[in-house]
Amino acid sequence: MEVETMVNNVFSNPVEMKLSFAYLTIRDRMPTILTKVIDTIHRNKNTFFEEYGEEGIEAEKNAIGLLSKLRNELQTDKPVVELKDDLKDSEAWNQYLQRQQKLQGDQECVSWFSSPWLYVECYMYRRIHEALLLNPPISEYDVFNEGKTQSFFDSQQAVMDLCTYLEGIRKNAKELFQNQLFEHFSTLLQVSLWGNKCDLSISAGEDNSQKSSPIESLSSLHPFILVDDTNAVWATLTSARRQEKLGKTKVDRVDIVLDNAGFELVTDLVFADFLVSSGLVRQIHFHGKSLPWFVSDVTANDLQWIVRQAMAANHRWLSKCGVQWQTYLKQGVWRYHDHPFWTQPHEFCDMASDAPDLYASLQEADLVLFKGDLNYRKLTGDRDWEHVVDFNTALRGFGPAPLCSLRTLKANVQVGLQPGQAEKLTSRDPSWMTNGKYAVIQFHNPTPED
Ligand SMILES: O=P(O)(O)OC[C@H]1O[C@](O)(CO)[C@@H](O)[C@@H]1O
Repeated sequence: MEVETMVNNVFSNPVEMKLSFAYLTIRDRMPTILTKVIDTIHRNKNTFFEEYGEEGIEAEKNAIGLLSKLRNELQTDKPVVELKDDLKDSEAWNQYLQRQQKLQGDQECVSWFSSPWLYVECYMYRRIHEALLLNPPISEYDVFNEGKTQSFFDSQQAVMDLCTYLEGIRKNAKELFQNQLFEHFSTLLQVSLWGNKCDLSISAGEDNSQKSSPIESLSSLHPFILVDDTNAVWATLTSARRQEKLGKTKVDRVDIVLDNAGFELVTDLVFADFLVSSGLVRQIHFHGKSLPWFVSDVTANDLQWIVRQAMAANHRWLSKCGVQWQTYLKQGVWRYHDHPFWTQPHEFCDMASDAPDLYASLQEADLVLFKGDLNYRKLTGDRDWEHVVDFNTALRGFGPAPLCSLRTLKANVQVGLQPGQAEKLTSRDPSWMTNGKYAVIQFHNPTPED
């Protein structure tokens, strides 16, 4: 199947389009998210007054004005407009808009319901940020902060269970036999995978915290993993060949492209802690977002906040984990980056040309883990691929290092399935691609021929 024949996630057939998840997201969920953002800013009016006086009130009013205008543009399918703030990535965004207009031709303007869902959804979050940036002194206010912190508090029992499990491994991690190490690796990889269910974009901001035990629920969730490349990921970390060839006793660096704050971030930190404390990996590089994104995506503040919360917890093992995580960050065993590329609409096959510095950095990793659904949509270009197309084809040349997507399905794109697998899923559960119940652990090891 030619890539050119792949349409983005906006269907040419208006009837088909009106049934698509993309259409319903733009029509219903995105305006709901925008309305909640406006309510959040309005509810904090007094806080802004206390902190900034009349200037805070003026900023609150103007930001709400800009966001209400944005919501109207979205709901009435107005043309997408250029960004006006002076953030350093504005030019990249405005160039992208010009590229999209060229793609769509002069007959049709770039608008909310006529352009690719991936683009307009990312654009909405960047416009929310613009509305704050244009209104100092509330420019740095994170409109999604309340939801992200609440998600952590609402998942407390699951967080404590997980840290207790980690502490149980840590004390004799280096004495574990290879098979025991693999069992713990597989368990924590799956916990990180299912942590991705806890995303506030799919729930439009409603509570989506982890209520059940993350370890005990794994066996009941396992049948819902549609692609399971755990063994390939394990081999990348432990293959004797690579160690002999490189004369190394452990992998130097694993990069984790983060997704949601709250419980999902804890699952990622616990997994990263296991990789380092077990001696499998020397260094972890985390990649987060440089601005509030898709309601619950991780920013630097979210990472620092969770580490501080863990350190201060009155739960012995959670507090011990928090201290250990702070130490890893201070020592540089864990590093955090937030390149602007992650909060732009680009597909990842464009990274080498659009963000060569980021691509070069990922090339230094021995493995890159991509968390979540939005990253999967960018890995595959959010195209309407046949489900049996292999993952490498959908990546279209993106391959800085061996990579693995850990994703629960929340959008109608999925590749790398077996013949007949999608048809069986559709007959059993018609909304399997978008209800968040299914997941993939999907690995690709790039070769020079890719
Ligand atoms: O947090 P995740 O797993 O990237 O999911 C974000 C997802 O939210 C949605 O936008 C739903 O609105 C998905 O389509 C999108 O990919």
